[in-house]
Amino acid sequence: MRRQMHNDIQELRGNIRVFVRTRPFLPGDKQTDESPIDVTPDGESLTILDRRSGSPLDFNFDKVFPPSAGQEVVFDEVSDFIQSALDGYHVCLFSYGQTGSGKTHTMQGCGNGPMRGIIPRSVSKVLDQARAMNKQKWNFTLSASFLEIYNENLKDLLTSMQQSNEKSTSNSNNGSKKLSIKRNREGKSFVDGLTQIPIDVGDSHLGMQQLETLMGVASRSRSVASTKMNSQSSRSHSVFMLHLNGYNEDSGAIVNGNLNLCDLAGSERLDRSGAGADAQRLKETQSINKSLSCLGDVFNALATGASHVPYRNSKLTYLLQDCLSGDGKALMFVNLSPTTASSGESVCSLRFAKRVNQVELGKATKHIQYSAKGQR
Ligand SMILES: Nc1ncnc2c1ncn2[C@@H]1O[C@H](COP(=O)(O)OP(=O)(O)OP(=O)(O)O)[C@@H](O)[C@H]1O
Repeated sequence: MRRQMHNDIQELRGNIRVFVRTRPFLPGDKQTDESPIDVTPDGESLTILDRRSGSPLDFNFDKVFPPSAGQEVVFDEVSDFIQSALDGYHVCLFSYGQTGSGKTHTMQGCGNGPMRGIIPRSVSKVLDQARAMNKQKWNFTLSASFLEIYNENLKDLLTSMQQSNEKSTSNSNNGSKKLSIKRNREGKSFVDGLTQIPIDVGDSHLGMQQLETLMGVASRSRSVASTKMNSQSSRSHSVFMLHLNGYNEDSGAIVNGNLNLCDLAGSERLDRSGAGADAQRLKETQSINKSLSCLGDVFNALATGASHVPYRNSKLTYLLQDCLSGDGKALMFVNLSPTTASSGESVCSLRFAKRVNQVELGKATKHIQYSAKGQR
C-alpha cells in the first residue's frame, strides 16, 4: 500500500522517477575485495563509500536494484510505466551511467531468453496487452523506429529495412538524407524521414520476430567501439521508439501513445577509457560528454524552475523535449559499476540522479481524442 501511495503521489507531482541498478562483478573487473556500494534491504536506498572523503554517502531513490537482480525483476518494476503508452501517454525511459556499467544490458540485453532487456520485454508486454484490449473493442497498430545520435548527428538505424520492406510506412528517407527534428501542428517533436517498421499486433509470435529482425539490423548499424573500459562500448545515444495508435470501435476514442527507450552513451573520463589517444575516439568522447552535460543543464533548469530550459542545446534534449517538459512520463535508470576504481564516477552519477529525482514536471497528458464513431 505504501508503495502504491508513493507511486500515486509521484504521478500527481509528475516527478521523473529514478531507478538505480548496480551490476555484478565481472571477471574483467579484477577486484577481489568488497564493493563500496551497499544496497539496503528495503530496495530504495544505498550507501556508497566516497573515496575522496573516506566517509559513507547515503542516497534514496524510487527503486534500487542490487547486483543480484535479474532482467525479469527489473522489468517487473517498469512494466506498468511502459504500459501507460497504451493509454495514450508519451513515455520515456533512459539509462544513464559511466561506460561499462550495464546500460545496454539493461535496455537491450542479449538473446531471446532470460537475458532479454527492457526493449524486447516492453514490446512483448505491449503486444499482449493490446490484444487483451481487443475484447473491449480496441484496435491497435504499432510501428517501431530506431535511431542513434552520433557526434550530434541523427542516424536512422533501420534504413536498410526500409529499402527491402515494401510495407514500411517511412516517409521518403533514402538512406543518405540527413534526418532532422521537426515540430508538427500540435507542437510535438518528430524526426522527419525516420523509418517506421510495422509490428504485427494480431500475431504476437510474428510481432516478436519482426522486432528481433529489426533489433539485429539496428545493432549492426550502431557505432560501437572497443575501449579500455568496455570491449563493446556504445559510442552514441540510441533511441528505440514504439509508436502506438489505438481506436475504440464503441466509444470512437483514438489514442496516440509513444514509447521512447534510450540507451545513452557512457559518460567517461578520457584517461580511464584510453580515448584520448585516438582522434576519432577523442571527438566521440567529447561529443558524448557535451551532450550529457546539456542533459544535466536541462535538469538543472527544470529543478530550479528557470524560465528558459535549454532543450535546443543538444539533439538528445531537443528530441526528448516532449517527455521532459511535463507532457510525458519519464524514468531514468542509473547504472553503476560495483568496483572501487569506479566509485568516483558512481558518486557523480548518483549526485546527478538525485537532482533529476527532484525535478517536478507536473501531471502527464493523455493523448486521447474522440471521433464520430467509424471515422478515424
Ligand atoms: N546486470 C548484469 N548482469 C550480468 N552482466 C552484466 C550486467 N550488466 C552489465 N553486464 C555486462 O557488463 C558488460 C558491460 O555492460 P554494457 O555493455 O551494458 O555497459 P554500457 O553501460 O552499455 O557501456 P557503454 O556505455 O560503454 O556502452 C557487458 O559484458 C554486459 O553483458
